[in-house]
Amino acid sequence: MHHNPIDIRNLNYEYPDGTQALKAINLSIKATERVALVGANGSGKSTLLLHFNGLLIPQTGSIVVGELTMEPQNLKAIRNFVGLVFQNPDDQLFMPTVWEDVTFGPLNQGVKGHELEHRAAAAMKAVCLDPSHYGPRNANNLSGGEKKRVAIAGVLAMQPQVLILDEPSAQLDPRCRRELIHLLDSLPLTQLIATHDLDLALELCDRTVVLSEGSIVFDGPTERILGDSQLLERHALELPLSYSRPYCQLDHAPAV
Ligand SMILES: Nc1ncnc2c1ncn2[C@@H]1O[C@H](COP(=O)(O)OP(=O)(O)OP(=O)(O)O)[C@@H](O)[C@H]1O
Repeated sequence: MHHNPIDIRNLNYEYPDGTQALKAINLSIKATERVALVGANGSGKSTLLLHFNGLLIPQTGSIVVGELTMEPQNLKAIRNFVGLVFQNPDDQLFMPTVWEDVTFGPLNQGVKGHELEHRAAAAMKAVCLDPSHYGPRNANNLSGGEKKRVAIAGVLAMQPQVLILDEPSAQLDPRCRRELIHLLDSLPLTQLIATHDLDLALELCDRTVVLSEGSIVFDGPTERILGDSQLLERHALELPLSYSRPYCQLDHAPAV
């Protein structure tokens, strides 16, 4: 039987203080599809993504990844299948050196020796970090963007089939951001990317899902969202610069 890499059915999540952060979420993502997840601050993006490595467990409804239902006994297998890059790299980096951070995941998977070295070095190079320069350093002493790239390398080194990224381009300078877009574009993986960067969504994802107050309010072609100014306005989204409107449509266009 064929399974989508990600199948979410009627997922609800309520925090202990009563905040209803996810409401009846239904989302299926096909193999190698890249989907952008957008929405205002507090709309539920991180809450949804934290379900993918078992940090949050579905309270009602279900998440199936590959053939595995998100349940405590499947977590180890699910973590081999799905790589999650957190919004804040400090939540992900905790070893004395960058090299140990990047090898941590594959070591846990039982990868050793040359294969381990090869995977970690390749993952670091993929995010433009020279392993011999950055490997011995302590992640605490790196810049925000460097930390983010180490966190991404650690996940890539586990060779997941599904990649889930929370705000991957936040904190990156324009060149690193562009390199990240190339990298994500080159990976033949299923990807779910939470972002405020609509330009990145447009470049990488044919499909975008908009969350608002815990509900999916739009699920369709990224191009269509960018053409719907009311939808954008309602959900605190802004058009990428490459999409700016012609001068003459401004309300107060100066006379020429
Ligand atoms: N630990 C928590 N306890 C209670 N409420 C929480 C907790 N974490 C998040 N929330 C609330 O749940 C809702 C969804 O938050 P979430 O962090 O998922 O939003 P987000 O879309 O990722 O926002 P951002 O764009 O700011 O990252 C918000 O109303 C938030 O205040």
